[in-house]
Amino acid sequence: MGVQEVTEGNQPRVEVNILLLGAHNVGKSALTVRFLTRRFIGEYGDMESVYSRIDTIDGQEICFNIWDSQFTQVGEKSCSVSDKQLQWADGMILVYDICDRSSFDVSLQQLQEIRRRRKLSSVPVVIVANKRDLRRHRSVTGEEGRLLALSQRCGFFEVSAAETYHGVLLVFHRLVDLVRERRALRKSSAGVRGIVRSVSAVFGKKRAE
Ligand SMILES: Nc1nc2c(ncn2[C@@H]2O[C@H](COP(=O)(O)OP(=O)(O)OP(=O)(O)O)[C@@H](O)[C@H]2O)c(=O)[nH]1
Repeated sequence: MGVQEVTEGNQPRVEVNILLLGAHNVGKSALTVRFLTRRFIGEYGDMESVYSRIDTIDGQEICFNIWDSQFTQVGEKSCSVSDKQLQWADGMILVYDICDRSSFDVSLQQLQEIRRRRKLSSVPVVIVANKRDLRRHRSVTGEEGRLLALSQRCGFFEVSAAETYHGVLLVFHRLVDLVRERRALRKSSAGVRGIVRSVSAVFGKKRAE
């Protein structure tokens, strides 16, 4: 599913579907709730849901649809991301906990799985290293996170859902920027393909005459 434009009056609104992935307990719900309500409430239960929030960025209305997923491990290595989730998402936020090395390993596995099943280049991903406030217990360095993001062509942020709203806001806004860039690129390459088709239709005909 691509980014959709909804027109209300004269104002086109862009809809962006964002999927949050990552191991158990890394703070997917905490980041979602922080973004939606500006609050950190501490306990989040384990309900999987899709939430919406409308924001204006650079004069354009953006409707964020956010799917806070539940992590389920299938087998030893593979981390399940459903077909429905893969098709639904315009962009993904992949979260790990800087104090939990196994959650970092899970993010790498999930990235590989996404790349295998849906070309990574076609879906923007932002990696989020969460729980920065607990950095004295850190088991994953910032450098490791940055390198992973660089090698997989993803955005990267280290944040604390517990401490700040602003860092979390930047994550969601950056992902929307990436989704919009991708969309513009697709449009322009579709335009070029159209021109190439028209030109070859004209010249193809001439040659046939
Ligand atoms: N100190 C600290 N704790 C956090 C932070 N973010 C989340 N937590 C805590 O980590 C625990 C798990 O947070 P959740 O948001 O439920 O994690 P989740 O990834 O949604 O977990 P699942 O739904 O089980 O997959 C909760 O006790 C949160 O309060 C953070 O930035 N700092």
